Amino acid sequence: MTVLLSIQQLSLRFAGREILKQLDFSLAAGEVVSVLGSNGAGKSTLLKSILALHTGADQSGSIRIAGVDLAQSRQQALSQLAYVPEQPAVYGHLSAIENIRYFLSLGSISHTAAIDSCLSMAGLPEQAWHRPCAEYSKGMKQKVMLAFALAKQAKLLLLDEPNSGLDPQATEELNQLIIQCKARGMGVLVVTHDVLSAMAFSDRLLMLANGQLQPVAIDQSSLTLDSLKKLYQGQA
Ligand SMILES: Nc1ncnc2c1ncn2[C@@H]1O[C@H](COP(=O)(O)OP(=O)(O)OP(=O)(O)O)[C@@H](O)[C@H]1O
Repeated sequence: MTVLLSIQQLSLRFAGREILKQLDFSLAAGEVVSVLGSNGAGKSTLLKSILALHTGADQSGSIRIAGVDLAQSRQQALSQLAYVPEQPAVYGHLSAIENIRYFLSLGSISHTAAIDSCLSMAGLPEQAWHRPCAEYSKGMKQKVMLAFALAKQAKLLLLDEPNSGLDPQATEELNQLIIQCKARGMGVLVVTHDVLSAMAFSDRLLMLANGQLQPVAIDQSSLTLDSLKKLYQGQA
């Protein structure tokens, strides 16, 4: 089993307030893990730790991405992953192809996949490839970022709230794409409030509460808003 993300004893405080508490976690190649949790539980904070974005925060513990220590070899570690934020960040005046070419040019990425085949796999209609991304819907911009992840040949994919703002058709397409990424051997870590989608594509569901990750089991047949509320409150 190839471990693509290994987090050990990660603790993080903002202004003395502990958000993550000696958190341990690992994710293998070909595995999809979804992290659920109440608003403010620390899910985005966890993603930002993996992205080495907490400059002023008081953080301890270790994070290894595809075996590379993030604190010791930041650029090399980050080159192994791709991140798709809740609001996909693409340049509006550039086309899908131009965006991906530009993003690839920023990193010293030696092995890249053909951009057009990645856009096809991401499911972006070919007639949109050369249009400025300012004309794209949120789902289309997400596909550009996912195609970039494929072109970059990222081993680890981080998705923050990927289904928010997507209609059921776009949600289904995204869920299928996550399953395809898994089939290609990528490790995928998803932060989400969309429990139904998480159940559809995840190998494991975890709840972030009190600064730690705990496995949760959800019975789809008895899924109600009330049962979910109890699960989030730790009463299930
Ligand atoms: N840069 C920061 N400085 C201080 N406090 C912060 C900072 N970023 C986040 N926090 C606090 O850390 C806690 C966790 O925030 P975070 O955004 O990680 O939660 P979340 O689980 O992603 O929430 P949501 O589901 O609402 O997106 C919150 O109390 C938030 O106010």
